[in-house]
Amino acid sequence: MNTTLTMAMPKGRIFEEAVDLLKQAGYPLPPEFDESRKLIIDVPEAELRFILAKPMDVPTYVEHGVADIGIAGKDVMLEEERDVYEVLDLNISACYLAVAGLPGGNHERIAPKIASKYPNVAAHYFREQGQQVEVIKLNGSIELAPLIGLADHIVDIVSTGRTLKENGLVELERIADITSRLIVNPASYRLHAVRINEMVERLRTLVESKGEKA
Ligand SMILES: Nc1ncnc2c1ncn2[C@@H]1O[C@H](COP(=O)(O)OP(=O)(O)OP(=O)(O)O)[C@@H](O)[C@H]1O
Ligand SMILES: O=P(O)(O)OC[C@H]1O[C@H](OP(=O)(O)OP(=O)(O)O)[C@H](O)[C@@H]1O
Repeated sequence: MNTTLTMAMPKGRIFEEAVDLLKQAGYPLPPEFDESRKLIIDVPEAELRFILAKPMDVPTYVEHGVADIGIAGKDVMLEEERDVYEVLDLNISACYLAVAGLPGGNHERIAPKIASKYPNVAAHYFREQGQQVEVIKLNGSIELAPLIGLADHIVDIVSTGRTLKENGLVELERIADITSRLIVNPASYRLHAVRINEMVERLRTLVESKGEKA
């Protein structure tokens, strides 16, 4: 049986930390990971194939089974609600999702406008609060929305808090802590249980040892 596992990796912010983690867990990732523009990288000596995807798309590849496993931010998992197993918190790329807005803006309408790259998370959060809202989906520069009157509030990622601060916005409510997760396609988990469990355990040991040192 072909035991090569396909792993969907998020390009961008998470990528470097995820590659470091895999290297530390003993996977021999070639220099291509540091410099190339290739979107498929085979590592035959580890029986692994990596596909490099947009972070928001990683659970889609895993749900459809074209990747057996993947790494995705919890923010993406909450937004996409894909049918995949979330098997390990890798504890990398930490940040959080928050509601933010201009300070002192309490002359609110019945259904305030909320701009976000995470429309499902935003809608779900306010529904739980019993608050009617109108969600406006944006793809970036979310902090712009309240500054130019497109929205009353935003739901966005906060890491250092610098973007909010430099744009004169304040955090209003914290929604969820975010780290990256190892995710698995359910059918692949049954088919490749031994290999996938071995990877999960290797990474779990590493993540726990890092946690103890911190
Ligand atoms: N400051 C941050 N801003 C956004 N995402 C962050 C931050 N810190 C960690 N993350 C994690 O990184 C992931 C996003 O990575 P990145 O910003 O590279 O992708 P992206 O949102 O697709 O970016 P872009 O649309 O700008 O290409 C998120 O899913 C989140 O889990
Ligand atoms: O708290 P901070 O450390 O400032 O980080 C948070 C900012 O980083 C992200 O934006 P990104 O840089 O991905 O740009 P974008 O506007 O294109 O999404 C996020 O959407 C916030 O705007």
